[in-house]
Amino acid sequence: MPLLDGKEIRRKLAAARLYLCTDARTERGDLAELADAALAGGVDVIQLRDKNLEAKQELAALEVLAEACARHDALLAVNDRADIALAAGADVLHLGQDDVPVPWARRVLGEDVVIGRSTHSPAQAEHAAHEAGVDYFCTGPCWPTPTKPGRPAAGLDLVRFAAGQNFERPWFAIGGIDEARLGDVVEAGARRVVVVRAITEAEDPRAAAASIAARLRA
Ligand SMILES: Cc1ncc(COP(=O)(O)OP(=O)(O)O)c(N)n1
Ligand SMILES: Cc1nc(C(=O)O)sc1CCOP(=O)(O)O
Ligand SMILES: [Mg+2]
Repeated sequence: MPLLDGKEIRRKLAAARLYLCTDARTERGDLAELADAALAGGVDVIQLRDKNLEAKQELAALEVLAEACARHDALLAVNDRADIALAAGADVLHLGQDDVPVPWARRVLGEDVVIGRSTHSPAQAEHAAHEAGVDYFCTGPCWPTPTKPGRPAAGLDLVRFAAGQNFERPWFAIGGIDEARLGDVVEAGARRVVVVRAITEAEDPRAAAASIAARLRA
């Protein structure tokens, strides 16, 4: 069970502007430092996205992130696996189009944990905006990205589509977004973004997060 109740998690999600996905930084051994820097800079949600971990390693990395989120009053997200989200006491589970169906994840998690969906076309975005059990969705990739090889870019047209629909559910643009491209994403209508490399590969992750967060909140 997450520490917060579902109402509070959803309130924080609605206010969120900047969402970070990071791997466990196993080789660098600096996950806690990265998380503290990113969260101090203004990241609102942090997701562990690391496809190379066994469940035990994933839970250990999530413990590190959970402590950082508690220090900074931020939301903790798990990728793909409802069982891991439950065991970690995460606030958020993120599911892609090929992951377990939302009703299955809800059976494991109950109602408090927020569930997000990836979308790559207007039809998927429209569906995720109304699908039962879904709380937010992402549109992307805005640009081709080495972080998600083989996923063709949906481009900014998908951001423009989502922005034009006035969906009630929060949604985030994702994929290839960095400080240089942020203006284009915002101009296309996004108010929330997800990034990976723009923070994880930044020389100064706190400054990178602070700059992106300030522009999204302006
Ligand atoms: C916040 C957020 N948005 C999108 C994704 C991508 O999910 P998915 O399409 O399932 O791809 P993987 O990340 O699982 O490779 C995400 N993880 N988080
Ligand atoms: C994990 C992921 N999902 C995407 C989607 O479109 O659903 S794009 C993406 C990778 C984003 O990484 P970066 O910020 O380094 O480009
Ligand atoms: Mg997935």
